[in-house]
Amino acid sequence: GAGSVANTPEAGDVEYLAPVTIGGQTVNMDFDSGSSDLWVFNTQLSLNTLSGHMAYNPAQSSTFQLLPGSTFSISYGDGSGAAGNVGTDTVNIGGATVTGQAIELATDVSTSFVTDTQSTGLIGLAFSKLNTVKPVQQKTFFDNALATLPEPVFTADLRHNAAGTYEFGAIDSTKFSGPLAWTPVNTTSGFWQFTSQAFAVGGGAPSTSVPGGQAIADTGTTLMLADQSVVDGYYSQVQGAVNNATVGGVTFPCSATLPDLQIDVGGTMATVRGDDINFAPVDQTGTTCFGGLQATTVQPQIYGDIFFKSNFVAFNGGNNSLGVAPH
Ligand SMILES: N[C@H]1[C@H](O)[C@@H](Sc2ccccc2)[C@@H]2OC[C@H]1O2
Repeated sequence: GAGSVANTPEAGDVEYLAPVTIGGQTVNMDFDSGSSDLWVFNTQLSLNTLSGHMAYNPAQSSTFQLLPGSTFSISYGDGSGAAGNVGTDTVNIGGATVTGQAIELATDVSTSFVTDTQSTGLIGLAFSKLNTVKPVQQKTFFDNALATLPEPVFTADLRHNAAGTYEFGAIDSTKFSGPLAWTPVNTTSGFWQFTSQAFAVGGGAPSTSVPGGQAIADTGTTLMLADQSVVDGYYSQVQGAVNNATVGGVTFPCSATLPDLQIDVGGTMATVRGDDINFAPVDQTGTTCFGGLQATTVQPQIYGDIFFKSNFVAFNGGNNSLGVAPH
């Protein structure tokens, strides 16, 4: 059946967590459409590492089974990572249930995960070809659920500083306005990748030559990382915007009025609200603010939570497509 859970932004919309029940134990996890491993903080970790975290205890689950000899090791785009061993258990997300889901039990996690005490781990929702379990690669929750979901979809409804929804198996049309614009996904990279080769600022004339012209939809990335041409084009319209090497990206006066960004998603222009591009102050006085739109020199571009806060996104695993509409 279908499943729906509320998601909650951590402070500053840095990441979005939602409850996942594993072997009867409910923990909050970071839903990540940019990776394909489901791994958890668990009772194998040291008490220091576990301090402040919820943890999954396989010994307390009557349905847990170890996968002898299986291991995982994952490194993320931001340099963080986790590694450990693997078992299976029943996973229930708001009613959508998978038995025999690979549960990756971290025995080693990087610092940024240890300090992020609200998160018990990640649930990867990209394509299973990116899963890191060896010797036998495992499937994502969504892949395992596909056959039993009423519709082969999951949706992301992420909000600024407010509860949103992750839903499996149904598209709730009360969550967005207008029709969903569908675009084919190129699954070769293992990401939810689509063509994005044009942008416009504040309703101005579109520029249609973004180098590479590809992007991925990544709920696990906080910001929106676009080609330099998009970033330069956008911030050229923001008074006082500077590239602030000390801070590590573009900043502008917090008092600036930010224009909306129109960005191509498979041939349809989606809007990212200017308000959502004002990400956070970098100083105590709230004078200088950090942009939610920043440059990436690698491809594809990465449309993270800044994009999702303005756009409801449906991920269709039946025909490998993305549906986007304003919300
Ligand atoms: N898909 C993303 C992933 O979810 C995060 S992993 C992560 C790290 C620390 C804190 C929370 C999450 C990392 O940043 C971008 C890319 O890799």
